[in-house]
Amino acid sequence: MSILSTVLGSLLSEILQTPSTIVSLSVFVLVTVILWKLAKPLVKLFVRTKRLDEIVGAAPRHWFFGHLKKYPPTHDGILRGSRERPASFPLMFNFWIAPCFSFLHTYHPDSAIALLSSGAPKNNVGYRFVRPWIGDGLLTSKGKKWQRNRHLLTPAFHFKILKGYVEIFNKTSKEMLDKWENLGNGPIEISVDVGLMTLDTMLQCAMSVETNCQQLSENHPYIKAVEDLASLITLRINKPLYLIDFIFWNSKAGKRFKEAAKIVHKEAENIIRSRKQELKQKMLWNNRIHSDKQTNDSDCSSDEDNDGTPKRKLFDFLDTLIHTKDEEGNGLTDREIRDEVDTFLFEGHDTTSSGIQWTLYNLAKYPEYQEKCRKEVNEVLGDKQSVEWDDLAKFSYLTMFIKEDMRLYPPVVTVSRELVEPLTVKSKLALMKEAIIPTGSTVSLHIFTLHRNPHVWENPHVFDPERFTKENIAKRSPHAYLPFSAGSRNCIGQNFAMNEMKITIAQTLRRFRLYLDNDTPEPKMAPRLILQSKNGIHIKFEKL
Ligand code: HEM
Repeated sequence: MSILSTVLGSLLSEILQTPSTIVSLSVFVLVTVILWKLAKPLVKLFVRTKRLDEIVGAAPRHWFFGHLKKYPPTHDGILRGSRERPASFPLMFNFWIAPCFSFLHTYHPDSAIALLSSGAPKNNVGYRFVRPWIGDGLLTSKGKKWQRNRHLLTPAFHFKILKGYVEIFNKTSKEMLDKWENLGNGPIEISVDVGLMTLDTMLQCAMSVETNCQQLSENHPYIKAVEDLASLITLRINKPLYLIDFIFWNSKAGKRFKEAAKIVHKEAENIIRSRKQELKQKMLWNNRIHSDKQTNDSDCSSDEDNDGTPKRKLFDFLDTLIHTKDEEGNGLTDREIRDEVDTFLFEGHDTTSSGIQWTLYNLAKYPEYQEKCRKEVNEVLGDKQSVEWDDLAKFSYLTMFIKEDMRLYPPVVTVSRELVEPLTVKSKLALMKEAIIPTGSTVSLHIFTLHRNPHVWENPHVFDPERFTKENIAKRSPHAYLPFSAGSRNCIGQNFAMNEMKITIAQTLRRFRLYLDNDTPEPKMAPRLILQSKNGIHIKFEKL
């Protein structure tokens, strides 16, 4: 640095006609200040990262690539991590990403309670990529805005509303199964079809939009755009250069993302506008009917609206979003409604699809449990073709099976928070009684590792639905099993998702025996934002 200052100093002294020592000294001070300004945040990060090491007990580091080299986001990496990390560090592990940066991964009920009840805001790393699509909806918003909107959206998930969706779940799953019935005896790669089915379901439940997307996905611009957005987010997460905004937005993929987001936003805006129009007309019409004493009853029970369109029987998410009002009588703006609809589409379709895919795979893998589930489904449904609302609570073994599936294959692998104040974690474990995590740390709840932590689960890698009998649940901490997270920011759509999963699985078990053989490759987990399979999920179906 002193050589640089001397060279720059003598050059400047020539130009400024000032003694070179004074100029060199000034340049030296200036360069030092600039370098310190640049280095200070890195030094601060480094010190905090080292501090976290001390808190959890030093972990073996791999300097240049951090722990990513040892525990990459792949099938083998995530399995190795879930076995090795809790073995040495039962509560949490300081996961070095680079020399100056780490995530604190927690995976024990004691640290989960502390983190999820702390009120720490979400960290931006993962959701940064979905924000240009879903905006500032419930999943990504913070503070007062989130609080108000969570309160406004809760009625959309009331059981009276969810009841109305049972018919849709039956219909969309039957459509998928009809498709499979026509595919013959070979193994079927199910991930695309299940993804289209859950998207079809979400579109109908969120906005009563019927796209026929399970048959015609490639030809439908809106469906194509939603699929593009989901796959481009995955691409972005997997390509380190695309993590840099400037590079991504100027790449072909970034331009495709912008294009797809434009289509999706425009379509949602059109639907919201016409729904508001429809509701306004309906109000005018109703007012006219009430004020007109001569109107007879048959006018009101017509199967068509006053504009000639068929009456919608379903009160969908969009209706709730449009009608909801806070204490001051203020509702959501059009932009807020659009963000929430997009949030439901994003958060509600890939997650449920992942849950259904891995459940079907595990049914095929464990024929004895499959038979037990089928027996129960047949007993509950008898001769009925469709599952009804009251049947859902009677599927007790099937529910245990789905829960065990989401223990070993949680659709959302991890959730993370940014500490705005120190976090105290207290534990009964001998190895770590208390830890105080400093402000500014990024702390994640690694759901995948929590669900396989040997300090919490006996034989954690063994698939066993009996873990979810009432007696066995009572023996564990309520924070041992968190596929839908917990606390105030838990999943608002968990009952919706469980209902859809139960109905799809019950319908499948009624029609097919599922099995694996030498032609069905073992799926390789790909832990991205959502747990997927890198090579798809292949299952054989035998018609019953
Ligand atoms: C098996 C399916 C699902 C799983 C495993 C799942 C899991 C989760 C998890 C772990 C979170 C917490 C995220 C975080 O803290 O960053 C979450 C939040 C959320 N989920 Fe789900 N989800 C599922 C289905 C759904 C469905 C069907 C919907 C909507 C219809 C939905 C809507 C949401 C929303 C809006 C949030 C944000 C809630 C808030 O922050 O207030 N999810 N979900």
